[in-house]
Amino acid sequence: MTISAEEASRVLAEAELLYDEANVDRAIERMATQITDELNGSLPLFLCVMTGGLVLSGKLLPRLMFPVELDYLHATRYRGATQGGELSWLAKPRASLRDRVVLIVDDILDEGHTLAGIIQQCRDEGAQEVRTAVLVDKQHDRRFNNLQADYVGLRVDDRYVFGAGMDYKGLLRNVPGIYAAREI
Ligand SMILES: O=P(O)(O)OC[C@H]1O[C@H](OP(=O)(O)OP(=O)(O)O)[C@H](O)[C@@H]1O
Ligand code: HPA
Repeated sequence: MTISAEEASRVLAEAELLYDEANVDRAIERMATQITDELNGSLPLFLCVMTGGLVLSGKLLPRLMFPVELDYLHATRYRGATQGGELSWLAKPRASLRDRVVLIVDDILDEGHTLAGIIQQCRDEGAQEVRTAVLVDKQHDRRFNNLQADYVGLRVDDRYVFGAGMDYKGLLRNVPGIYAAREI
């Protein structure tokens, strides 16, 4: 479901700004430092989770000053809605994951079903080690298997958020800050 440009403009105008672009960038800088400390020398396979992981990936990659291989996957369970459903795979990585250190990069860890499904798939494909990085960790008690990401940029309360890669009903991924929608 994609909303109209008019509705998206209204949602943006009424939303609460949680983190501006400078805050987002500082958080990504911290993530890059941690990832560099832990993964430098392991030639990680950096897997951007489309579509939401695109902005974090684009900002994180140039901050990693060591050899990284880039690929992407697309697994989705929201499909533009604000409630998640079954995880469906639209694209799997082209690179072989066998014996690789894999870094999964996504925009948000919410209920955790998406990341859990991706981690499982990476293990099934023979990855030696699977690390996870998310820009946003949503705080609530509905997390699948208490899953946590290895690298987290920012924490948000249990509200529907958008911006910095995250969509509101298909739009607004492009706005540079992170906003909480006033209503859904
Ligand atoms: O922790 P969860 O509750 O599983 O939700 C998190 C996932 O939901 C969003 O993806 P979405 O399904 O919207 O796919 P998209 O990025 O292609 O829009 C987001 O990008 C995460 O991948
Ligand atoms: O709060 C959210 N915003 C955008 N996409 C999401 N996918 C899961 N939760 C969210």
